[in-house]
Amino acid sequence: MSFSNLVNNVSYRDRQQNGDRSSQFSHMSRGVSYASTTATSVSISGDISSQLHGGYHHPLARAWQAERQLTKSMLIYPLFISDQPDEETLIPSLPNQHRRGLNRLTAHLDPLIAKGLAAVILFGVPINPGVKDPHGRAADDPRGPVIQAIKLLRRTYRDLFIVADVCLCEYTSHGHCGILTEDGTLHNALSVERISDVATEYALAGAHCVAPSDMNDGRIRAIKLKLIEAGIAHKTVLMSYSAKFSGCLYGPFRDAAGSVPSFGDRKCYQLPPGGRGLARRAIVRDINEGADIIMIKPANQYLDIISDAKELGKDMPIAAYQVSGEFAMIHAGAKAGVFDLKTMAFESTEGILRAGASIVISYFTPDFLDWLTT
Ligand SMILES: NCc1[nH]cc(CCC(=O)O)c1CC(=O)O
Ligand SMILES: [Zn+2]
Ligand SMILES: [Zn+2]
Repeated sequence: MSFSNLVNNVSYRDRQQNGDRSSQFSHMSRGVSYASTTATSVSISGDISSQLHGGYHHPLARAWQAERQLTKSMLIYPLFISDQPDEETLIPSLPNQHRRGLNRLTAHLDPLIAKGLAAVILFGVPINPGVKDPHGRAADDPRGPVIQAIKLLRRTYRDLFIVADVCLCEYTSHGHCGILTEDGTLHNALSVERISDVATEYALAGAHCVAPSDMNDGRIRAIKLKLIEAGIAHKTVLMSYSAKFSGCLYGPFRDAAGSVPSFGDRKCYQLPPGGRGLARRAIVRDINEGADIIMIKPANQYLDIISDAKELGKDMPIAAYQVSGEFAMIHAGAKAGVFDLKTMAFESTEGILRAGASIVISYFTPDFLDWLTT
């Protein structure tokens, strides 16, 4: 450590302890006089505030600069559950991710649980022809993939936290996230009624958390009321996809889940990418309707919204979903030699934590379980 750094460290510590600007100047002059009594040629300009390097030259000191460090307990791993019990299909656009049937789940999860996997989020993927209808009736079929997977995971893994994504788009014949009116727009009241029924069935089946991703207005309140009515509100976390932006980052997911809309797009019920004010209103609305966790999605393109969520919901856990397109993009960049995969996986996640999230839904979860020690 150089002499000038030493002087600066002393002053910086004193400054922090005294905590006010006026004392900064007296310490500065003390630093200068200390330097002048020693026989070195170091010259001190007098502006100690320009010196930052001394605080982060060691890896531990670097780590201390972050408000929060990524740990295994912050990660939620997305799983695509097929209704074909023996299926195990690699999803071409989503590197290393599979669609799996019930009979393939525990063989995949056992080693991850052993490495510290703490939480999963389930997406049902009906493959059977004829399962989809305009109302998404299969979403809460008691023999369907999600309810069966919830029960299997609850009885197999005592400590695993199970989140059920709640939406209709995987189950509707038209591929939209609700029930439609004749003109092809979402029927809000019918959609909310159906979504809140599905959420309650998932919670009754044993999901620790239900996470509606449909974006219909008023669904958080409706789900909360039904959970209360069903007597399970005290043991069900309600995580709202509050600010879900319509963009081009969900493509690989729609491949995986078979949920590409058969006509139109989701622009009427997902936020416009520039809509920061709308996102803030949605976050406040969902907090007031009874959400327990606020989620932002996608993550890296919307760090300002994550930080807004942390400000607006300062007493709530904030989650961010690093979505399929972000994950695929990082893989593509690494493959093209633009950066190292692991370094970017960490850097992108650190950005999400820095913005204010303390929960990250990530397809990198199995990798992080290898890379992290805690
Ligand atoms: N309601 C569907 C849903 N739930 C989660 C995602 C995206 C997740 C991802 O891209 O990884 C989507 C896709 C969409 O809105 O089309
Ligand atoms: Zn949907
Ligand atoms: Zn619409």
